[in-house]
Amino acid sequence: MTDVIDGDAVAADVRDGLAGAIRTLDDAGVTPTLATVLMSDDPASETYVSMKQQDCAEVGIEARDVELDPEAPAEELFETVADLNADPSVNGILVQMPVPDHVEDRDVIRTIDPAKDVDGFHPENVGRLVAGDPVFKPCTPHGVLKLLDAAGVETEGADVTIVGRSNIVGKPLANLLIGKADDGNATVTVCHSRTENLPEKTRRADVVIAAAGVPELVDGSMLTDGTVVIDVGVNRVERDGESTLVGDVDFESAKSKARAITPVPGGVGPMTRAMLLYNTVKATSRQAEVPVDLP
Ligand SMILES: Nc1nc(=O)c2c([nH]1)NC[C@@H]1CN(c3ccc(C(=O)N[C@@H](CCC(=O)O)C(=O)O)cc3)C=[N+]21
Repeated sequence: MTDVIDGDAVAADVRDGLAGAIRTLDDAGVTPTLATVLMSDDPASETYVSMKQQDCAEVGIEARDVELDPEAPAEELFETVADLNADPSVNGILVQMPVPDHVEDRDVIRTIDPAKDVDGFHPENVGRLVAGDPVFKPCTPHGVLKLLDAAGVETEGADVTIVGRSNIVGKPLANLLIGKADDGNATVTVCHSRTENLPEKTRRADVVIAAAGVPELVDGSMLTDGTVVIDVGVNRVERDGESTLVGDVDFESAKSKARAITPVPGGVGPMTRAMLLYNTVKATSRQAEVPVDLP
């Protein structure tokens, strides 16, 4: 029987596991505070930001919601971030991506204080991750590692094929998986749009992680029996005149081969949000110099 990994349940466990740390901070007079910055009219971005705020409320993290006109000059966003950097009551800053075309992603990311960079996107945090000494593991890769652990998948010695080389998923995940920590020690193959003979790379893997942003790119014909499949994709597509969410994996055909598989929705997505709460609590603990136990 194929195990369908329940991301909502594992995310709930992470949130429960954060309760003790949040209580410890509370006892020290500190309320973890996350500022979300939204510079977009895109309904999906608005939905994600409001889900993050709900998650915060649920665990006792204060959410500060900043919204900017998508037409505003880039400087307005940089000044907003600078104000949040300087505000000692703000522990974490998340600028919802994508930002408008007239603002460079990399310029925004560099503006965020690395100590408050709960996405883990700042070059200082990227560098620390690559060097094997991460402070903030990026939320989606971290969530994937937690899901593998929850599914009882041992990464040490495993052949992992990652499909996708983005800065937010593929690259950091590859670095974490080849690291020497308990959730690493894997042998990693990173594939992308120019990879030749992709099915050969996915078929030889013990674990396939699909993070290419291509709907249903990975199907059962590309998998060997017993593979663990993690689907990072969140693609909104039109099906039969209706908008639905599909992953980068063709779920039904992949499930017929997989030992364990994550669904979309209800797989990696909720974990991304849970690990954002985790990083916010970690940032708060470091800034307040109040040690906490993290799950
Ligand atoms: N600075 C920044 N940090 C991010 O982490 C970030 C971002 N920008 N921009 C957009 C992407 C996307 N992302 C998701 C998070 C949760 C779900 C999620 O919870 N999805 C639900 C379903 C949600 C639905 O129904 O639409 C699920 O998969 O079960 C999806 C996508 C975070 N991102």
